[in-house]
Amino acid sequence: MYAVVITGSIATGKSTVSAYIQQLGYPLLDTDVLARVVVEPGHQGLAQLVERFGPEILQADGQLDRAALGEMLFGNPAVQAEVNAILHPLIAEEVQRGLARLEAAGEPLVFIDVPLYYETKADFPGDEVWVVYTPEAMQLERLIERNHLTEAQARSRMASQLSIEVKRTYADVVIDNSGSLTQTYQQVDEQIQRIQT
Ligand SMILES: CC(C)(COP(=O)(O)OP(=O)(O)OC[C@H]1O[C@@H](n2cnc3c(N)ncnc32)[C@H](O)[C@@H]1O)[C@@H](O)C(=O)NCCC(=O)NCCS
Ligand SMILES: Nc1ncnc2c1ncn2[C@@H]1O[C@H](COP(=O)(O)OP(=O)(O)OP(=O)(O)O)[C@@H](O)[C@H]1O
Repeated sequence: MYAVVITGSIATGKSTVSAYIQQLGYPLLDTDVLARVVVEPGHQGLAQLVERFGPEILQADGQLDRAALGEMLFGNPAVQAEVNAILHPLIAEEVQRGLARLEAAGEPLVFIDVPLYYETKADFPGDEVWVVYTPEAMQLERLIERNHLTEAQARSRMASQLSIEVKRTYADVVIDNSGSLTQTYQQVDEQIQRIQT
């Protein structure tokens, strides 16, 4: 089984590329989704976060208050490191479990969407890495628009990850998502064709 890691920085277009890949029928493990699984009520990820940060990170219904944790995490490297130390091993375990299931099912080509791949590399396997890229000015603009953030909030989220300009230099493949969606999808088609031949 060949595993392609899809990464990028916040709002550069990983989910857009991942959605297209799923539409093509390929299996995809999304660590943003798995990160939600490990903080469901009853899961040890949530219990450990509450133990460390207190019940103020919970909503009245007992679910994680994502906005509250996001406010604490983005822009505070110490909190970010603590949250990562609690959640990343649990997320990595879920990825391993997912990969084992896909391998057993005989899938030849699978994808893993890992936003923080280069920040947490040791935890996540992959045969090649695609970086979904847009210039930073466009990343900022799309992030502000999608999440309804102020420019300062958006910049603080961008600063909590490695710069996309750095990540692009590490990539095996750069998917340039600064043009139309059609142009992005075409690059994905070309790369899948390359892998399959
Ligand atoms: C802080 C949380 C609650 C904010 O939730 P929210 O719903 O607002 O955002 P969402 O989960 O959709 O993430 C949006 C994007 O933020 C960025 N991001 C998320 N977590 C982190 C982090 N620890 N460090 C840097 N950037 C991050 C990623 O680019 C991600 O795609 C949530 O992101 C979280 O639990 N993060 C810790 C787990 C993690 O590292 N997830 C990333 C996948 S490994
Ligand atoms: N080629 C494009 N043209 C115009 N808008 C786009 C394009 N690609 C993505 N977008 C928009 O930019 C925003 C960010 O894209 P997306 O959500 O795919 O990024 P992401 O990398 O998955 O972000 P995150 O790290 O936060 O999960 C979204 O609102 C999306 O609709």
